[in-house]
Amino acid sequence: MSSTKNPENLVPQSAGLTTVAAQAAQGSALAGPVPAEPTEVYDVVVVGGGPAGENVAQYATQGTSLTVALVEGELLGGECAYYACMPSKALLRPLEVAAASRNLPGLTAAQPSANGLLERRDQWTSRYDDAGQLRWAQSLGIEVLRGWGRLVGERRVAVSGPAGVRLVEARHAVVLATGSRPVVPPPLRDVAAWDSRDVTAVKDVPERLVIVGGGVVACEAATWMTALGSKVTMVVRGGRLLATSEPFASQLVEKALTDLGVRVVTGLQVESCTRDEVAPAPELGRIHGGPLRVQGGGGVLEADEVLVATGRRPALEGLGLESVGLTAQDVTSGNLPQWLHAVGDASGRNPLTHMGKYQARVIGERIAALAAGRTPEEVPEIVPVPRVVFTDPQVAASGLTEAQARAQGLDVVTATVPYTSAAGAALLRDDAHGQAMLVVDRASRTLVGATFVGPEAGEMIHAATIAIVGRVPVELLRHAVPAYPTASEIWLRLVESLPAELLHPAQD
Ligand SMILES: Cc1cc2nc3c(=O)[nH]c(=O)nc-3n(C[C@H](O)[C@H](O)[C@H](O)COP(=O)(O)OP(=O)(O)OC[C@H]3O[C@@H](n4cnc5c(N)ncnc54)[C@H](O)[C@@H]3O)c2cc1C
Ligand SMILES: NC(=O)c1ccc[n+]([C@@H]2O[C@H](COP(=O)([O-])OP(=O)(O)OC[C@H]3O[C@@H](n4cnc5c(N)ncnc54)[C@H](O)[C@@H]3O)[C@@H](O)[C@H]2O)c1
Repeated sequence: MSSTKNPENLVPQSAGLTTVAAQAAQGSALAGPVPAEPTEVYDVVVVGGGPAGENVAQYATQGTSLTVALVEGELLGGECAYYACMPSKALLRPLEVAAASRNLPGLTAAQPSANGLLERRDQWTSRYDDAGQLRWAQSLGIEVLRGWGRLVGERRVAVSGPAGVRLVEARHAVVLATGSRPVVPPPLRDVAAWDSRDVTAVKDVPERLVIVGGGVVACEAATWMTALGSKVTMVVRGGRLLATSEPFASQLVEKALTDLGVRVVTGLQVESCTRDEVAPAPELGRIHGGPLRVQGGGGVLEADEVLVATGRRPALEGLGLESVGLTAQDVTSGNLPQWLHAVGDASGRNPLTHMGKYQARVIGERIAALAAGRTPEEVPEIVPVPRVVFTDPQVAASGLTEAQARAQGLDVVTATVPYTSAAGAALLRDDAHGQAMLVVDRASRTLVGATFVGPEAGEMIHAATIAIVGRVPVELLRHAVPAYPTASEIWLRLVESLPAELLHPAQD
């Protein structure tokens, strides 16, 4: 039996729900006795309606007669749409355009306004209303169940909502797409520090903001919080920002942030943090109490708010894994029974929206194929991970860094050129600068990684991803002619900088 449209399903249960802590608390508070027998049966049940959950629901059922339930405890669209990618990029893009306008003679320089930026953020997060996502799901025949899901047995999911607990059964597959939650190091746990939700939903702009962490969230947030008026200090425990990027990318981003007025302190581990008054606000983006003192390395930093940006971990707590004899480790290592899958951040792999959506497409199509008795399609052995840090300059990379390639035992050669080595890149803005690098495997003469740092670098990286997936030999890349005068001519400069024996193997 498949469920009919239930009006209760259509009511968002998350109105007013804000923080990650509140999210977890709501999930457990709604737990209650589980019915003995399923009240609804679907072919596929997806727990978590972020981008990965939405995509797996779509791809498992489109073009089939399979039914799917998408269980969401908060807002359909997930972290990405309301608290992560969308608000952060809505804030960052005008800043990049304004900076470009200051460096394009002939234009009157654009001046960002704090209110205008926050209004744009609110528009791009649909003012935290998921009605549009719900319409999308309904248009595809996806049944949205509002509530918190947890496994209670093989192919069985209990969904806890205000009206009680329903037991839903999946004929073919259950997919965990519950996303991830921020990790808060012990010294910062008792001060109601901001996390990425607060900083993307910022309403109160703290005069002095300390950001702990030197990764992607930290670098992007430092950019928009400085523009909004905060005096930002970044506390980075390692030796450089964006530690998993090519070292030149770290240097260029540190210089850019410093030029904006951000203080970047590297090699400093936070040892303790105290706050005069801890007063978590009822809504996101408000300052959570009195001034703070962040201590470490014998020094003290005073702040009006502290943002913890020290990574995320898969949201697998309270999901009832033990009811089917599994642990979180089984999920992240892919050690799952055939009826159970994990996609997106919950899987513990590549916590990026586009990679979660890719995984969801692959697993969704696999579920549909198996349900129809077909053999699922093969996926390529090498699928590089593209990633873009939306600082100014942007950092865009795909595949392996040089260090990662060498650590895998590859004999690689690199080509590096200035970003402005192509007229089209230099034309983008008069302060254009940066660097581009290819990492090429000598044995196969194919690209294994690329990094571009410069204006609009994010638009340059897909060519690298295609070359890596397609295993295009570099001698063939010479014949991929970029248009003049576009920034893509950097590709020409890079390929020409490779050793002659790679470009002309026939002459060896
Ligand atoms: C500040 C910030 C900026 C980012 N910017 C980018 C970017 O520019 N580009 C990019 O590619 N990535 C970005 N990311 C990463 C991106 O947000 C995640 O990779 C992406 O959201 C993961 O999608 P997901 O569907 O796996 O999980 P999520 O988007 O986290 O969605 C999971 C959903 O599951 C729901 N849920 C959880 N548990 C349950 C349960 N038990 N029952 C029912 N529902 C449940 C949650 O309420 C949530 O809606 C950013 C992250 C942050 C923090
Ligand atoms: N533009 C984008 O695509 C984008 C933007 C933001 C976030 N994201 C995704 O979100 C994920 C989470 O971002 P993030 O910046 O929180 O994580 P991250 O892994 O990028 O960076 C974490 C930082 O915190 C530091 N750190 C970790 N533990 C610490 C501790 N105990 N004390 C002090 N410092 C500590 C690390 O050294 C690192 O500098 C990223 O992996 C990324 O995939 C992507």
